[in-house]
Amino acid sequence: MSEAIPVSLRNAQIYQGKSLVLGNVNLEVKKGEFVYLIGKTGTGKSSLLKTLYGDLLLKEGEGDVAGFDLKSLNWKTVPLLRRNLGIVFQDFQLLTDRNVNDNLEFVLKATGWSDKVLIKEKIENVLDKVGLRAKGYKMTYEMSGGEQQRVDIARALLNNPKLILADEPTGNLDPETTDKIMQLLFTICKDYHTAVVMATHDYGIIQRYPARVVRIEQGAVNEITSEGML
Ligand SMILES: Nc1ncnc2c1ncn2[C@@H]1O[C@H](COP(=O)(O)OP(=O)(O)OP(=O)(O)O)[C@@H](O)[C@H]1O
Repeated sequence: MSEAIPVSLRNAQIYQGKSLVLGNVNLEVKKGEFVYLIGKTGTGKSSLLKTLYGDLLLKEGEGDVAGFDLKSLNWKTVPLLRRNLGIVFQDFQLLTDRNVNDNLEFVLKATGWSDKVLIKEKIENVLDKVGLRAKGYKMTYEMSGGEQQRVDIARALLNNPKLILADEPTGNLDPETTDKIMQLLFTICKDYHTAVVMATHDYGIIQRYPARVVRIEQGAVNEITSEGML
């Protein structure tokens, strides 16, 4: 499988425990593509994203993500897969007892970085990309929701991912901050050819920032146009 294709699912069956959540998922996401994942609550958007980052293991069907075969993932290879992805959550999931630099350093060290100079350079580089260069010494709890989401995105960029998976990344943000985060995600997608798969309930976002839309309904994944959303 070519690493040029960040996501390829073929007849994938996605289970939560013993319950089949999605049957026969076929989905391909190309390099630098932005894809929205929509669907009513409980239809399986998060389950699909969890499958892509190895939190739910794929038992039936075939799948490749960032060059990793989902069928053969195990506890040893899941961390390797995650090093090739950026994952962004609604609730940021930052460490609140340390500042921004330390949050980012923690991830770099956990993913094998040891050279202090390179670590410092990398942190400056990702903070620059998200417009937070001067905020490295702030404690994360002192930051606004929008700033915390930028730190979350900076963290997702640390290992130069070819794919960002974002689960409701603007779910906790006001409309103005939401727009800034969307502009940032689209800039990253365009400038670094990073594919983005983003689950959202917010159709207004899709209208303001049009891209490919995939809808989950009745246990299946369907390609639709943004006009067919409502
Ligand atoms: N940890 C779990 N154990 C068992 N079932 C689960 C678990 N997480 C989710 N489910 C079930 O899987 C189905 C899909 O849930 P999922 O969270 O993927 O949907 P979603 O579309 O992301 O929902 P939402 O939009 O509310 O976040 C639901 O029926 C849910 O109850």
